[in-house]
Amino acid sequence: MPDPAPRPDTPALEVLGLRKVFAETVAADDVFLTVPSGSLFGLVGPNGAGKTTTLSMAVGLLRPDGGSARVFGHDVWTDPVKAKSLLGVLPDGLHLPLRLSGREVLHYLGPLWGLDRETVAQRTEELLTVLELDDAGRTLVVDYSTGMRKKLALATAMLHAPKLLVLDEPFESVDPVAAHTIRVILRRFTAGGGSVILSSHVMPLVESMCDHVAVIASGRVVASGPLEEVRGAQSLDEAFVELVGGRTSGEEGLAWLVS
Ligand SMILES: Nc1ncnc2c1ncn2[C@@H]1O[C@H](COP(=O)(O)OP(=O)(O)OP(=O)(O)O)[C@@H](O)[C@H]1O
Repeated sequence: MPDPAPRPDTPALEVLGLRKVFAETVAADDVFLTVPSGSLFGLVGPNGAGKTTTLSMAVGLLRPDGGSARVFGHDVWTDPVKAKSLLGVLPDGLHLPLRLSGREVLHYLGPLWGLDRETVAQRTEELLTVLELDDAGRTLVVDYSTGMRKKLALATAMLHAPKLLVLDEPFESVDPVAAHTIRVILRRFTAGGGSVILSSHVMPLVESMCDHVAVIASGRVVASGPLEEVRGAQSLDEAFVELVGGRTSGEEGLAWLVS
């Protein structure tokens, strides 16, 4: 019998006390996050805060030391087939087959998602066109720029029409036109009922497109909720600096550089 559709109030993603320790480093320290269904959720934090570690555990790419994650109520570790069928992932560090062309990558992955040939062909052409990779469809991935690889990886994440996109720094290395295209695609995706969680360092971008945001620092969530609640009366940038702070202002030291 097919699974019943998730209740509308079931969160797209629940991160329940995820924890990961690498040697001496606590990369994720009891992280809780709730991504409401239909939301565009931004995950921000300084370098090394634990964003990639948390997202990797949340999608079943990295085994946690503790805690769990559910995609529309399905545990990614005990019910991986169902959870992953609902998920599209843009991971950190792209692992694309370098000796295939962009088009071949999508044609190769489609059947692995159980898609028929016709559907794969049609979606491939649409994705390559929308992401302005159609001219590069025949170019081998090894000859792609970093931004082109990012766009192709995004296409692979969307090919099977997932309900939740988990995107680790989707705007890193992409040009402003491509960034605009990606923003439009993600807005259309959520307007159509999809849900997104993305990590980014670009505060104005997160502020302009996300309705929910979480700030993570040293492996801990220091603020999470609707954007307006997290930033209060200030900009997200100001709220971020206040929440996370910094060890230096950048004004001290380096006298040799400015003399
Ligand atoms: N495989 C690993 N082995 C050892 N330490 C790791 C590993 N992966 C991450 N770490 C450490 O865990 C901490 C969190 O790293 P993570 O990549 O999750 O941060 P991040 O918030 O994604 O950073 P950035 O914004 O710089 O990409 C860092 O201190 C990092 O050095």
